[in-house]
Amino acid sequence: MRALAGERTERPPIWLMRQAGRYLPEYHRVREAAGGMVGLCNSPEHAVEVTLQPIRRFPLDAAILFADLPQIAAALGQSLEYLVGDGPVLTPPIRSASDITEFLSASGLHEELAPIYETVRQLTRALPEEVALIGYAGAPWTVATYMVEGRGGGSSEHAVVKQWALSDPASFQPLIDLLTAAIIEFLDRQIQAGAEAIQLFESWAGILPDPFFQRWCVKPVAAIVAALKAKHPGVPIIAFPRGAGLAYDGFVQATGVDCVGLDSTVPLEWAAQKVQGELGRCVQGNLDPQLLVAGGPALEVETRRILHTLGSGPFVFNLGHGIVKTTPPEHVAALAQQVRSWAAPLAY
Ligand SMILES: Cc1c2[nH]c(c1CCC(=O)O)Cc1[nH]c(c(CCC(=O)O)c1C)Cc1[nH]c(c(CCC(=O)O)c1C)Cc1[nH]c(c(C)c1CCC(=O)O)C2
Repeated sequence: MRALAGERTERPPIWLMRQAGRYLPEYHRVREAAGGMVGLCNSPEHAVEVTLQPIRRFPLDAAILFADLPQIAAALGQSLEYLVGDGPVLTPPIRSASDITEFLSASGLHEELAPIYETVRQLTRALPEEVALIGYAGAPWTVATYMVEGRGGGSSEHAVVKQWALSDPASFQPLIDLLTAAIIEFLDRQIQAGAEAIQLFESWAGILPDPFFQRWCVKPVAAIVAALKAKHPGVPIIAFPRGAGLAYDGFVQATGVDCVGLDSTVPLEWAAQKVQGELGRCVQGNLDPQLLVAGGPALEVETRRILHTLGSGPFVFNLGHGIVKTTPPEHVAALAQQVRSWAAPLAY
């Protein structure tokens, strides 16, 4: 929490995107008991349990609410299921202005999302005091990609959503507006339930031409940040515009986020000089998840480079994208240990 507030901490805190999940054998057991992914996300008792699993195993400084990004689309009216090897599938896909009015409505939003708020409430009681609780949502553009394509896990080029968003922006705008309003309410409720910090996942930031990146990513995220800051000025917001490349710079400045998540391709020197130095803001990232699979010297050397460049802060150690399911848990333990035992040089 101090790092997110812009403080340089004696060592950087660490958590990992997708730290709960399939690389842990105990996760599979709970998912089965819950009757699959949808059941798991909608059962506070089971969702709390899998949120806590990585906290029990590793010395991590934060827990992230266990829920899934497309749940808000289900709460707006689509039906959500998970196909083996294909990730979340949303039906019917939203493909036109009339689909928006016919199939989507925010009237039952909070009723549908109530299990998630309950999970947050239970987590505030279950987590050790020194572990921060991060609530989250997908950013509007990223959620929209799943809603329009219908299926997200496959090797989509996002042709359908891009055709709509790029060639007929006027009819696409209401979908982004609906999502922006719903996400503000969703996150407001998570904060009321006890989330101490928020992360916005803009996982598909990297597929839009710049003017459309400004319109579909920067503007809605800025609106969400402004609305949440007006209500909860003390709750820090992290945003993760994966793949934004050179547009990272403008994104950080225009959205007013407290902390920016770096994907693994972002040069650390830029983050140190510009974001930590000039803007005095926190950065989070950006170890490549495949190095966590590799382990050994490759993992250790790259972790040291990240700590050396960003570790004086304000900094939160994380991956450049989510943990992959082939990750050996003992590599996560080694990483957490290395970050924990690192001490920032006294020179600053
Ligand atoms: C795009 C996105 C999704 N979900 C999420 C994102 C944003 C981050 C990113 O870009 O990876 C975010 C997410 N998904 C999940 C969490 C839980 C908390 C945590 O990080 O530990 C979080 C924060 C659980 C999950 N979400 C999903 C699983 C696997 C479900 C299973 O057990 O089969 C988990 C644990 C499924 C999911 N959910 C999603 C996809 C594309 C998939 C399929 C791909 C995959 O399986 O990794 C949508």
